[in-house]
Amino acid sequence: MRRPLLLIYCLTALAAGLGAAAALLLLAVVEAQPLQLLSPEVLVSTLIGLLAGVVVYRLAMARWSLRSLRSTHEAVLHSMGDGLYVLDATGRIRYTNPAAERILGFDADEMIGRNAHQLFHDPSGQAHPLRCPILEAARTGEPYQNSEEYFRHKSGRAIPVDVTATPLPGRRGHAGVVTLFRDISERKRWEEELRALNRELQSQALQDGLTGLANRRALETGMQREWRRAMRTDRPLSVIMLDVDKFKPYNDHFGHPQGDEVLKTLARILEENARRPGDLAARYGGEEFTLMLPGNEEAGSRQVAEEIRQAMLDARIRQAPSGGSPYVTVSLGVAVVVAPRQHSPEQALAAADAALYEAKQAGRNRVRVTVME
Ligand SMILES: Nc1nc2c(ncn2[C@@H]2O[C@H](COP(=O)(O)OP(=O)(O)OP(=O)(O)O)[C@@H](O)[C@H]2O)c(=O)[nH]1
Repeated sequence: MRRPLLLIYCLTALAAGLGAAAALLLLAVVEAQPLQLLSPEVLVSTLIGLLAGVVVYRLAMARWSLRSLRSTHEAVLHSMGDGLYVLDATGRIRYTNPAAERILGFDADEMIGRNAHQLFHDPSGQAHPLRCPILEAARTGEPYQNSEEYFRHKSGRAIPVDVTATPLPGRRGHAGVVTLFRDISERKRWEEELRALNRELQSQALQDGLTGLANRRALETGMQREWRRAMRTDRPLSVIMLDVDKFKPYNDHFGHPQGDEVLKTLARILEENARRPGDLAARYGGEEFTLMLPGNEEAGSRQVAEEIRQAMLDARIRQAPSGGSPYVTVSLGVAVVVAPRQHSPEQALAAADAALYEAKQAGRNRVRVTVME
């Protein structure tokens, strides 16, 4: 106890004791009876007065401490950014702080006495107080924590919250539960934005921006994967490499944006021809594309390459006057890897590129196939 309080404490007790003695003396005077100052009656009554003073003082102090403790608690609860509510053992709300009102959209009056689970904590929409994990905490005495749960705002909107429920000890078992919750909408929004950004970055890292096909990096990763599978299963694998014929004259004549449209058309044709799971169409770079066909042997690969060549011709994209043909065409080189164990993906790409060069040399708009035993 601090010094001034000790002084007040002593003075009050002394005053009460002296008061009691004075009262006794006064009584003696009024009744005209002889009374000695140090008689046992005066001493006993002074002592009783002193004790009474001590009791009264201590009660007053306890009351004062209680009141100041309560106002401190109130100030803390009111200044909290997190929502807080107290449930009794039946799940009825006994107290809510202002943050709980703000987050949930209900006034305290609308919440006090109501069943919290039915009012705002029932994400399934099927009120069932027994299933409420928060109320379970009151029943079992085990604290409950969930970093992502949903409460319902008065308007019906779901609010993601981080919840902690702490059981309140009672005389018999648990008297209820104190629930602290934080609105994590902002965090969720931020997480979602981050996920979208990651998806975007991932697709940018593996996708060609112009055509939407896999880019060279994705092709290399895909080839490594399919190569391992082909070796495991001892199955063939083909790589087609293709290139737009006389694309420079086309660009020069019609302009680069129009040239981009040609590349997009070719990309769609390749996608249409990547029919089986594992087939992978990619833009290798510039006006060069690849199509990987796991499991394909020579006849099948040649047929796919021919279909692509024909589809490009059928698109009937007018070529530039100096392009040497009425419509835009493509040349294709095919490498059929019969024994993937004997070769690497890089060797297959180089062989397909060499076959493409041959197709160009032979007059363009044609397919050349090389088989890697
Ligand atoms: N529009 C457009 N053109 C591109 C793109 N990437 C590469 N090119 C063009 O493709 C042309 C390729 O020209 P060359 O390598 O000389 O080949 P080519 O004229 O097609 O002749 P051959 O391949 O021998 O038939 C160049 O003019 C490049 O500018 C692109 O993304 N968009």
